[in-house]
Amino acid sequence: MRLLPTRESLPADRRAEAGGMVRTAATRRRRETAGKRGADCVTAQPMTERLTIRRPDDWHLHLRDGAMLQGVLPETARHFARAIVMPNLVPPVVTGKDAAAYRDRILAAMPAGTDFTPLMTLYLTEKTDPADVAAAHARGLVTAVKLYPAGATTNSDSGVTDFDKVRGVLEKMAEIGCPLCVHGEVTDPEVDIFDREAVFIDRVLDPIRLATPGLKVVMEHLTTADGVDYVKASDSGLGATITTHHLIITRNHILVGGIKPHYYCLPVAKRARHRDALVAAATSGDARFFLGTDSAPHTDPNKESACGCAGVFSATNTLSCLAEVFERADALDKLEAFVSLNGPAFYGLAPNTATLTLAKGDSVDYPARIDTGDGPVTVFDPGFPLHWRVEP
Ligand SMILES: NC(=O)N[C@@H](CC(=O)O)C(=O)O
Ligand SMILES: [Zn+2]
Ligand SMILES: [Zn+2]
Repeated sequence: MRLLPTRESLPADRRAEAGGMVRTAATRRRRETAGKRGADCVTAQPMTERLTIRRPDDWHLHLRDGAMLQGVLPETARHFARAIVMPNLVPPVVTGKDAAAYRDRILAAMPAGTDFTPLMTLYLTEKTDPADVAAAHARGLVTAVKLYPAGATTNSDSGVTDFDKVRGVLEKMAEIGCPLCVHGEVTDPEVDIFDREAVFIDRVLDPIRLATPGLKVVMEHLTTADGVDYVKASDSGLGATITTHHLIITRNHILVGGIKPHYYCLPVAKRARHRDALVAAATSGDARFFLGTDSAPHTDPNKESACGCAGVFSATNTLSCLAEVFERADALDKLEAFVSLNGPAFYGLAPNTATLTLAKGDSVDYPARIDTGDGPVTVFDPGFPLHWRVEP
């Protein structure tokens, strides 16, 4: 792990630039003394490790609408500066006009005093008008367009079945530099649910990219080693978001010891070797991988049901979870790249100038669920204690 100058030793304007791992001089002294005296002394001393990074962004987020929006928006806006807001409302956000109205509803639901910018997306349908996409993108209203194969996931009934019908839109997007965000799973009932991402790469994604040179594509919520390999083998026009929960859970979390509906999401979590490939990619610093939490709230009755909805709600404790994952991988110095730098670089936006500090201490308390006007929503349980707290 890199040891950087202490935060206190830097002028205020350099603190943001330094980023990365910052320990106070007092902590360092304690560690040095502890090293001389033996390991017992380390636990006897409270740690004051701090990590200051640029304020992060979430490149894949579900905010929903109405009472649910009101309930979940503060959880993201508390820590994140910007988020790519998914368009899978009912009915979906398909036109520039829909996106403008949805953005207004999000801004109206913003808690007072928060500084958060929603980055809007359009839901690609077989009827999407290339000119409408171009106009919405040109005026900065829409940042990306989202492709859902019809029926692949929550609220995706209006998604694409015949990819030839969206060729014109994709060509227009390549021309104007508007990225395509992809839910990368085939819906063929013959294909096993655990293989749907890998098959999508071969059957759909690779052909689309070959047919549309210059199209920027984000593989959303990557869940497999196959996906990691595909991104790594591609040129700079392909990036991928990775969720917090896919860096932590495997399919065992969902199925062992009884069905755990709050771990069920799409794409479904895979074997440990896939989770480990995602951790390796996220913690490598490779600029093609960045955070998209896919925090996707559903009320507890809708999750804890004979046919439960797919989606994990992690906005509340995502940064504490990620710091733990990166620390375990001995890669805390790469956390800033993953949550704050790689995403804006891919989207051609400047990173945030404000900073956020995580401090390590006793285990972090977070609510098991949050209350929304629609009902309770369970917060992601990583299954291990968290120690990194976002400083207020
Ligand atoms: N990820 C999920 O399991 N669910 C998302 C949809 C999605 O991102 O595919 C949702 O909207 O609930
Ligand atoms: Zn999805
Ligand atoms: Zn999603």
